[in-house]
Amino acid sequence: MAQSKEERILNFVLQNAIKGDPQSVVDTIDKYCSQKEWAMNVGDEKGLILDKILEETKPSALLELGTYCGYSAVRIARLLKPSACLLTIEFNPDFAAIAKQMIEFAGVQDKVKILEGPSETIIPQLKKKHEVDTLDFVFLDHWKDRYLPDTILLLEHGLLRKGSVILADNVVCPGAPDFIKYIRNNNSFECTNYPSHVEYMKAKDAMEKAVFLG
Ligand SMILES: O=C(NC/C=C/[C@H]1OC[C@H](O)[C@@H]1O)c1cc([N+](=O)[O-])cc(O)c1O
Ligand SMILES: [Mg+2]
Repeated sequence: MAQSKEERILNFVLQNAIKGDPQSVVDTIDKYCSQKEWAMNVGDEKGLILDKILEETKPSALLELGTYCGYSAVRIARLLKPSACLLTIEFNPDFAAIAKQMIEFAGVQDKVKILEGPSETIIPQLKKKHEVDTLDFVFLDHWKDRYLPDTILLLEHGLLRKGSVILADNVVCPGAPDFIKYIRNNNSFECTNYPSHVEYMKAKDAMEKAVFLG
């Protein structure tokens, strides 16, 4: 069977990055995807915005929607305190298998748990099945038409508390217009836009931070 692009990315990391060094895994994926094959990782430019917001928020309970190859899971986990935990939801079993190996190679498996399946099924199970109380930080990077329905699910299931931070990738390209319209017009959220570029490209993109006010 021919290798998938995601398998090629993982193999490049296994052969070129330093095992147990999450920064080298992040840098190696960025190198491959900027020089060899584009892939939809949040990337180095938007990654620095993600890093800064994480360092300001210092979250303990985190949720990521859209694991893909595990780039942002490794990037996030490398900054977390030992007791912190990132739950990351991935719908595609092939991507989840790649991400699991990526996370283990980086040595951050003790801080990251991959939940395989559709976000609309898993989010309602987070409290009872995955021992979540409320989430300090949510990173939205999955299908763009799921940002709004999944944000509403998080609210409906009492998973956000005063001060919870939602950070959404790609609010310009590919865009998530219904999510942006909703969140910017909802007085329970304080929104900030972070202009940037599509990963590894010159095209414009942005991230949106929405702090829940309770
Ligand atoms: O569609 C995008 N993301 C969809 C992600 C989907 C992931 O979540 C579920 C699916 O199995 C995949 O792992 C996307 C697209 C571009 N793009 O420039 O086209 C740039 C990005 O950063 C993106 O996240
Ligand atoms: Mg993205």
